[in-house]
Amino acid sequence: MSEKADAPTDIRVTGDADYTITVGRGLQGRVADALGDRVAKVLIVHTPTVGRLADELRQSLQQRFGQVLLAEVPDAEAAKRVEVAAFCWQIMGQADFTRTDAVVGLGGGAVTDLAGFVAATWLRGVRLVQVPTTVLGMVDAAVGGKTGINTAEGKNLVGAFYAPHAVLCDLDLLETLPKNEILAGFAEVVKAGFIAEPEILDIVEADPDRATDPATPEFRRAVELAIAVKARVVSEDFREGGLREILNYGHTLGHAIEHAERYQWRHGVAVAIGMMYAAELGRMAGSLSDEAVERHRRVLTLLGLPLSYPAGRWPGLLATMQRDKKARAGMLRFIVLDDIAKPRVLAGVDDSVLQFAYQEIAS
Ligand SMILES: NC(=O)c1ccc[n+]([C@@H]2O[C@H](COP(=O)([O-])OP(=O)(O)OC[C@H]3O[C@@H](n4cnc5c(N)ncnc54)[C@H](O)[C@@H]3O)[C@@H](O)[C@H]2O)c1
Ligand SMILES: O=C(O)C(=O)C[C@@H](O)[C@H](O)[C@H](O)COP(=O)(O)O
Ligand SMILES: [Zn+2]
Repeated sequence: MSEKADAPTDIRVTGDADYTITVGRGLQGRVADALGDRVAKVLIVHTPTVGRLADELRQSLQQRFGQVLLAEVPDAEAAKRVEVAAFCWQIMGQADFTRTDAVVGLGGGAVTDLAGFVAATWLRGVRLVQVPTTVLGMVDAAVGGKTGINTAEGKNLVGAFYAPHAVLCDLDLLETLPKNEILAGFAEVVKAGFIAEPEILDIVEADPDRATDPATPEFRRAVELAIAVKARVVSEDFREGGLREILNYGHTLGHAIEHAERYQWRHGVAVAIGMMYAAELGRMAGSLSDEAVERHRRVLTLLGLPLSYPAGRWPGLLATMQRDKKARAGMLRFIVLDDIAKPRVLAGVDDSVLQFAYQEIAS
């Protein structure tokens, strides 16, 4: 069998949310079935980068549904703004969208976050099918039911937990994705490796080029393992009462860096630095070994991801981190590791220790 001819894999999310994430190739013909019979109108939310794909999808869905509309939104983080959500709501309002209509999110994580938020809020919730077109969307953003937009004060500050009806991860859609985007997405893939699934780290360490080439079985294995980690966690704790916080590994500092960079950096790139910081913090304030910290450095370096951030930025980052969603009563909480695949919450650390750990990654 050729490397491209594998059958689709279904990964189930259960519990408060109940849906299937399908990973495979040539899945575009499945979007109509994923939407289901009761749907009359469909809004496809997409960016210009996947405009041709959106047109093709519209044409195929038009054979089955009464009306299929496109909402072309700005690229990347510029999509995650309330004005853009309002633009989508306007299209739905003018087309008389009802509760039996549906939204398709077609694009990277920024689009699926926005599309999810629009679906969650329109009439307090209409059906949502996510069709991620980036690695990051496939392994993380589109698959777990966290939706949201940014505000001037910070990342993802407005949003909703809202389960998709289905998620289709069509690996063929990655053919046009630039290598730097694949690598940024791999930050979230290896995050799943660090917090729960060391086999992912083995795959990257064995051959980073094959691991990050969407045509290889190694890539598919790493992606499916990462999705399975997310599905397991989300099945147990959809609304982030506790366990789900582990998916935030590297994000406390990562989100602050994205804010400091005015959302011009890719999420995965910022999270890579955030994970290196979390590893140093785990060593200083917890029990993470030098070897495990070194493994972070090695894996992230193999992926060409950055490990450091300028020394002088610490005061601003610390102020932004106070708005992190994991903070309680003004006290910062981080996800750290006691060992690879042994995550836990670290709370109440002295600012001096936080700063000391930052010095280890400061450039
Ligand atoms: N909801 C969640 O649980 C969750 C999880 C992780 C990340 N996120 C969010 O996801 C976002 C990051 O997602 P991302 O890394 O996919 O970034 P992105 O959505 O900005 O996409 C990255 C770039 O790739 C382009 N692109 C997308 N698909 C393409 C394709 N097939 N071919 C060519 N170009 C393509 C996009 O237009 C964009 O320029 C952030 O906003 C982050 O906060 C959310
Ligand atoms: O699914 C989750 O839960 C995550 O934390 C996954 C993260 O990769 C993702 O970036 C998420 O959007 C961050 O959530 P936030 O609640 O910290 O905004
Ligand atoms: Zn993330």
